[in-house]
Amino acid sequence: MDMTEFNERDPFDGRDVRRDAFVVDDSEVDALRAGEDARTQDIPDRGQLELEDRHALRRVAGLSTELADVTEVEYRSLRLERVVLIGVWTSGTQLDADNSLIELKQLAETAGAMVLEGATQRRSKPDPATYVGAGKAAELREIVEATGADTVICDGELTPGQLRQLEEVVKVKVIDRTALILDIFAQHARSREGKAQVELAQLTYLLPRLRGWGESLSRQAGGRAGSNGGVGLRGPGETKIETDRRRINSRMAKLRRQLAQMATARDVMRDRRRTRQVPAVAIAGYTNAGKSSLLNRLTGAGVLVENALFATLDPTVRQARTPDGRAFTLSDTVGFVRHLPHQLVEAFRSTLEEVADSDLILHVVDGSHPDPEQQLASVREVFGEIGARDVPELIVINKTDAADPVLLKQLRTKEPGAIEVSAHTGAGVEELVAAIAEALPRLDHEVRVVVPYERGDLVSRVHEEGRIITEEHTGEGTALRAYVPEALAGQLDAFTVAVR
Ligand SMILES: Nc1nc2c(ncn2[C@@H]2O[C@H](COP(=O)(O)OP(=O)(O)OP(=O)(O)O)[C@@H](O)[C@H]2O)c(=O)[nH]1
Ligand SMILES: [Mg+2]
Repeated sequence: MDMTEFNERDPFDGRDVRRDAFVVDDSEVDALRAGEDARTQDIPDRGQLELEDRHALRRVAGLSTELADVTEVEYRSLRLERVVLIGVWTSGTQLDADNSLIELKQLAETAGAMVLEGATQRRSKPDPATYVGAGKAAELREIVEATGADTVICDGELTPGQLRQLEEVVKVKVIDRTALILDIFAQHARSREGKAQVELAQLTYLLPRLRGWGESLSRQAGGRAGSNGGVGLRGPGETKIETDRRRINSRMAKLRRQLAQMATARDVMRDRRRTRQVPAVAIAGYTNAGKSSLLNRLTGAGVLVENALFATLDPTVRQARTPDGRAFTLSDTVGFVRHLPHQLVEAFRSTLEEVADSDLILHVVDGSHPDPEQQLASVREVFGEIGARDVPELIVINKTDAADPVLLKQLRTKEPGAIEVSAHTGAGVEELVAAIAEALPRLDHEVRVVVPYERGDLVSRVHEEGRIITEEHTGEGTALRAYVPEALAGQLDAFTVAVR
């Protein structure tokens, strides 16, 4: 089908929710209503804006835009409304299975869906044909009918065949956890690079599924608009699939080229930071662990912060200082999730490599979560995939204000080096700052030098990386007494003056 069919629907139908490229955030909507450009309004703090964005993204009803390119395919297939969740529980305890489905519910809600019902089935492995067993699939059909759901979300990654066959039984759209996560990322991507990365991941996921979706859906819905449940169920015809596939392939090639260019720019930036030798600290961890809250808490902590943004870097990289004045960068990163779709890990590789490239990882974990150990393990698995396993890791147990003391104690035993904080109350933040300072390169070299004026670069580096005790401008150059890291001390060696 093409988009003209799509647009036959009343674009202001309240149930019509469009996302990502088509989503207009609240401030823009207001501005449009007021007939003015949002950019001319007072722009609040960037973090605040993004937060508002995120809330605004939950559901934006009644906004519809002409679709321009191939991404229409997966947006159409992922427009979730009323969903039923289904999980196959192969190992672990009932509690693990429940936690997993609770997480799936949170993911679905983040994507903007309303969760009507959830069920798990205990099996040694997912059914190769329909994911859940045949009997359960029929039961699922009944649940779908009883609740009036329009989508089933499976807690795993399904093969194209499983998706198709389960769809045939339940008679509504079936998507898997991977597609759901991709959808959330698509909603949240803000930067040009982020958007390109997500789109590439979505297309990678979509390509092998294109045929399956098309066949099953066009058979079900007769390829006709309006029949059997509307938008999500109208599949492209065979010829359209061929065209789509070609367009998707060329779109992917283009995205890869663009991303490669952006990665080069990023490398240059990173090199610049490297040569300045400002250590980089990356805040990483499971999604919703409180990474951004912690960044705000840390960079709002007076002495630690020089609330300066690197305008040319990713906006979430901030410059900070330890209590004894050493500069470092602190960056917020994309959250991880259990079984992070490998398409996303691939697409976000260059972003994730920032983590691998850092001097220290603050691995934030939600201490109030029922199973923080599982989250730690999932995140470490991704660290392994992106080559970040050798970076020193400081475990930060967050949300101690809301945590169960018994679980907390258990976690403490498993992670004896961990620092416990609450980004909300500020408890433990001082200890965390001290631990960061401890882990960063030390200023244990005292130098007394006179640096000739033509070596202003060295003086700048002492300012940047060291702690200055005295500075005087003399006839021969800048006389400095300072504490600096070892590498810089080596370079200053030639300018050492005798202490009188
Ligand atoms: N009780 C409590 N809640 C917290 C604390 N820190 C963060 N939160 C809450 O946890 C939720 C997630 O916080 P974020 O800072 O957005 O978490 P994040 O790790 O950046 O999440 P993503 O960017 O989505 O991966 C928010 O609702 C916060 O208000 C804390 O110390 N205590
Ligand atoms: Mg965050």
